[in-house]
Amino acid sequence: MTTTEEHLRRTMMFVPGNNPAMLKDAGVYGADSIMFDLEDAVSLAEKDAARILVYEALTTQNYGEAELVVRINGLDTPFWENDVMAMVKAGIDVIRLPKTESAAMLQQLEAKIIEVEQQFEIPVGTTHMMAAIESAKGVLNAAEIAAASERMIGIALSAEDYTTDLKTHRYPDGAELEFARNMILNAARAAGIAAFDTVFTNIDDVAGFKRETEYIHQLGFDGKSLVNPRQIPMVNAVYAPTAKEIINAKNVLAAIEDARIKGSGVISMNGQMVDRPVALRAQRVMKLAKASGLVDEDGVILG
Ligand SMILES: CC(=O)SCCNC(=O)CCNC(=O)[C@H](O)C(C)(C)COP(=O)(O)OP(=O)(O)OC[C@H]1O[C@@H](n2cnc3c(N)ncnc32)[C@H](O)[C@@H]1OP(=O)(O)O
Ligand SMILES: O=C([O-])CC(=O)C(=O)O
Ligand SMILES: [Mg+2]
Repeated sequence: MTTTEEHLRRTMMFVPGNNPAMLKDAGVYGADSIMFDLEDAVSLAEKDAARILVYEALTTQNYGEAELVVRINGLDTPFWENDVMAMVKAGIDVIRLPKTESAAMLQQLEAKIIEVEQQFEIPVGTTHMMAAIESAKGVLNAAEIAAASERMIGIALSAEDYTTDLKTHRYPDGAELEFARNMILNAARAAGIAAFDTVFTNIDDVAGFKRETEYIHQLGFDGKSLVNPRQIPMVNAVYAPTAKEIINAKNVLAAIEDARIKGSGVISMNGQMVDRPVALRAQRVMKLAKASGLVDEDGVILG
């Protein structure tokens, strides 16, 4: 797919780069973004094999409309430059840098991406970047990380490494992540890019996953990193607007259209002024409603 501002990113599913069966079927589950992993899901002995497998998958499989992301190895490893070379050559949409602590790290990554784009005659700027923030230092630098480059599409909290760095672990109520979540969300929004919440690794704890997803949806995150396809429909259900929200959004958009036809600058709906934030929220509700199969292409409510 072509990465655009409008792309919904509710679900970004990790797919271990060393697992041919998972690589082959990763497109069938309907994730908004598929994230091929060359980093922590892959043992040191398998780094080269996984890179070759992911390259092969990217150049032969059809992943439909999904945005294609790869988590490369960290800048402190001997693998990352070969990862960038292969993934840019394969035409990946987004490179996710793990364990990002500064804008300088993204600038180092970008310099390598430019080199490879030029080498393979790919227009410079085609490959997007995102950053995973996994340490206290990264959280404190979230604003500069989010604004590091025009190529940035988002930043993500990576709570497994982050809680280790904080000398704690993950608790059901998530209190240990409150500061990082708010920092990351605000940094992303200030830079005009997406914010992703972290993985939830206890796949069978459905109630815990739902509670965490509802919480990060309330905060304003675009979506979550996922480890298992069973988590995709659960996130989509939380992000699906209610019937009441859809009707309200349609009324807002109709009022705007009505005012446009009448040439009126100020828009009111049932005595309430409709301003720009209200209109933007209505547009996002309709986009989520379409993606959730609740309205058709023209915004007509289905079922
Ligand atoms: C802290 C971090 O860095 S997290 C990021 C790194 N970790 C990862 O990438 C792990 C990704 N997840 C996985 O490998 C797996 O989901 C596991 C090992 C956790 C659980 O695997 P399973 O027990 O097989 O899960 P489950 O029974 O739900 O699998 C159902 C189907 O989905 C497939 N599947 C499971 N997870 C994934 C995935 N992440 N991507 C693609 N397919 C997957 C399975 O192969 C299985 O397919 P099949 O029905 O054709 O056999
Ligand atoms: O990005 C994620 O959510 C997974 C990860 O690496 C972490 O939590 O350390
Ligand atoms: Mg990590």
